[in-house]
Amino acid sequence: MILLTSREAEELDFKVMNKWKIKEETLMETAGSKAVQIIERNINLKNKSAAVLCGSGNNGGDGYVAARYLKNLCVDVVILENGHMEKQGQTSKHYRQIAEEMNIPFVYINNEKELKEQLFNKDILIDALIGSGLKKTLNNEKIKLIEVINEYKGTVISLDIPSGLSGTDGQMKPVCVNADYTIAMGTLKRGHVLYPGVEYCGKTIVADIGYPYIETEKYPVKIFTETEAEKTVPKRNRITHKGKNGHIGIYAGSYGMEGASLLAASGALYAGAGKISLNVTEKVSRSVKGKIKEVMVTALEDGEYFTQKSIEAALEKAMNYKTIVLGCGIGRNEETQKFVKEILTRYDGKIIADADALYAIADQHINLSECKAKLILTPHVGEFSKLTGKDKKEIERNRIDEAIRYAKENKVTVVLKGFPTVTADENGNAFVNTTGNAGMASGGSGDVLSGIIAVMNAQIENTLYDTALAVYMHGKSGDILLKEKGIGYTASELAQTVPYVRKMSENKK
Ligand SMILES: NC(=O)C1=CN([C@@H]2O[C@H](COP(=O)(O)OP(=O)(O)OC[C@H]3O[C@@H](n4cnc5c(N)ncnc54)[C@H](O)[C@@H]3O)[C@@H](O)[C@H]2O)[C@@H](O)CC1
Ligand SMILES: [K+]
Repeated sequence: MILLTSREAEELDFKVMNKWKIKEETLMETAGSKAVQIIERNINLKNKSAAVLCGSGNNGGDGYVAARYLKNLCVDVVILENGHMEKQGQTSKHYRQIAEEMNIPFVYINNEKELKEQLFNKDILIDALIGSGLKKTLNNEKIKLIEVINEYKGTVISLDIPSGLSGTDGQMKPVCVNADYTIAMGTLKRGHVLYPGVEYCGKTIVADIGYPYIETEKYPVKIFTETEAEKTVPKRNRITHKGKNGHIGIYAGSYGMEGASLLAASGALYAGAGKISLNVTEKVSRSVKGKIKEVMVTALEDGEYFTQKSIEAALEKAMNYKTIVLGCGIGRNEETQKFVKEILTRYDGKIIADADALYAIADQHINLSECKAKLILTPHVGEFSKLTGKDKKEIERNRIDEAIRYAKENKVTVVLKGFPTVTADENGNAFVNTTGNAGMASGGSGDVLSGIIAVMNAQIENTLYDTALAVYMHGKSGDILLKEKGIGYTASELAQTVPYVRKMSENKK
């Protein structure tokens, strides 16, 4: 499902009206009527009273249409208006007139006190004040109205997007309606899924208003939905064998951080790897050997961490693997970083570079475009800041575009972890993930993800989809655990839950 900025949403409306000749009237009629269908499915409207707050833009136009359908359902409706109504477009005016002719009462709201009076005793407020046409920051009058809405105890349903919320960056300008439901018209906007916007939308439901699919699918940023997961999940046929399901090579762990290597291996194991080889140093191997029976452990060199001494052995072993995980818990010694550099520049398969490997890339100034390997980098915001030299806040403000920019510039796939995780590829396409929860912010969770990414990339053949699927599965495992156990579930449990998620997606195929 596509995810748009407000500007893209405006551009899409323009294309749909001018290229596809679907009239604005049709779009607005569909938007308002679909909104009421959705409301009816979610709320009992019997004997209810509702106020529809309309602004002067097309969001208000959707509101007039919704008011008509609510009235048809015998809801006691009043239309409240605020804004420069004289600037209203023809289509909104047209639907306003119909509502007037139906004898729906209209009240112009001059200030917050009047709004408060009108909302008293109303069960429902439909917020059609401002949609994706929000410009800059709200004026004082609108701020005060929104504050009244946020004190109101009834059910608030925002049309398209909560008024005051930016569809582009998910920021409040500087306040926004705190909705119980948001009915997104035609498509999701970034503001619906980015933080803090997502916290103000309540339950977000997309109303299909008839945008032609071939026009919408061209947009490069999408949400990785359950449907995508079902389509992407690798299907295994009966006559398969372990050699077909991907031999995963993991180069991870150092003395004191042995667990990271085991967690990456568990991620790969439970995601369904054919074979897993864990490459470590002698000292690490003593504590990891035998911990996971299915994993083959090799000590590449003596000592506590990787150095250039084992580079030839490491590269020789790498010839056997379908994908490689590099970096979890390997430490940041200069010699280890040189080991990472050699692998990245000489190996020509697919590498999932995580954690300390990302530090090596930054500290050793590794030029990614000179790497032979096809790279998937999995930074969290701190590691991404190290890679890009950008401030963490700046990255967070624009995590989707930052991930895309880096992926394109360096010709790599990036998984920018956090809320929400963004998987971007070198062609400028990206998937935003909406599974996962705060319980996953614990040590080892990233190591598990690296293992899952390695397996999906070994079993399917489209790096962006494979990687986004792995991110989806990892988050979904967390969601299952949050529901069943609550915060405090472990990274090992995250890995162990992956087969259930895989099964859920497979069964629906
Ligand atoms: N063809 C279309 O254009 C369609 C539009 N649709 C609806 O129309 C909306 C977009 O319509 P518009 O582009 O007319 O814009 P909006 O109606 O979202 O917003 C414009 C209104 O908000 C006011 N406003 C904007 N920023 C403000 C600020 N900082 N302080 C105070 N007032 C501010 C403007 O003065 C204007 O009255 C969508 O969100 C959706 O609900 C849907 O009906 C689908 C079709
Ligand atoms: K709105």
